[in-house]
Amino acid sequence: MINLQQVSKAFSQFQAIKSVTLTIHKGEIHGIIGASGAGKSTLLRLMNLLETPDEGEVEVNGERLTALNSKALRRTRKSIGMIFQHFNLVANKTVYDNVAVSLELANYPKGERRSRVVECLQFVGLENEMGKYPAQLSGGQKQRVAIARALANNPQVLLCDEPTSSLDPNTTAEILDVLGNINKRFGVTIVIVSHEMDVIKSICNRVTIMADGEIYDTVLIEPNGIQKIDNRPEYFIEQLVENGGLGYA
Ligand SMILES: Nc1ncnc2c1ncn2[C@@H]1O[C@H](COP(=O)(O)OP(=O)(O)OP(=O)(O)O)[C@@H](O)[C@H]1O
Repeated sequence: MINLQQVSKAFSQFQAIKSVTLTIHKGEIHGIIGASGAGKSTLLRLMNLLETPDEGEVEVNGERLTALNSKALRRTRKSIGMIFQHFNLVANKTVYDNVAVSLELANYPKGERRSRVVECLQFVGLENEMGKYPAQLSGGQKQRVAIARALANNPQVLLCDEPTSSLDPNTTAEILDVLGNINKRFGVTIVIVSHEMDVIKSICNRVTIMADGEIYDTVLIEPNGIQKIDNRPEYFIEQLVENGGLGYA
């Protein structure tokens, strides 16, 4: 579904991503974990070319994004939704309009927009909050609006950059539940960047461990198999192996 082939990205002299090759399979929930500064967000943003790679190829759903012109890239991006740690809602637009705007931008048929917005807000349980503004919502509700907005164009892939890092544990569980339902009901492939092992453990099928701009390893997660996490990836992998909760992917 997503193929990164020897992708590299530098910011000035700093090599943030170093020739990374990674495949995300269709229908999986794939975690990316690692210490702060390891390159997780940059890797995620390379998957929809929010960051342009200096070298290498990015392919999503059979289309080589790195070979597309900007018009074709805009079209293809409709099939890739994204949510963020700080929600990125438009403050002076209502819940309804925050979702509707993504349909407008994608030229979704005008006559079908209203029912699609309502459908997406119902899916995330916010159909009664459509007239509110982001400032009137809790963090969890804001993230639900962002999820509804990302869902509106029927994406095949949902990229999630620390989607629960601003939320308390209960709200985190609710949002992970929503993401799990999206994966199950609509078959959406999900990639989640997180530094929280509990998040990865509760929802992901496979996890890629990053360190210093490189992939340290990609492992399978099995239910209740992983108990500990440490910022040092070598320690992390030892814990994974010791707990026996993984198979090599
Ligand atoms: N736009 C940018 N300009 C300059 N440096 C950047 C930029 N984006 C990222 N970096 C640097 O690249 C490195 C990787 O950043 P990235 O945000 O991908 O890491 P991360 O693993 O997601 O970290 P965190 O968990 O702290 O968000 C960091 O050292 C960061 O400072």
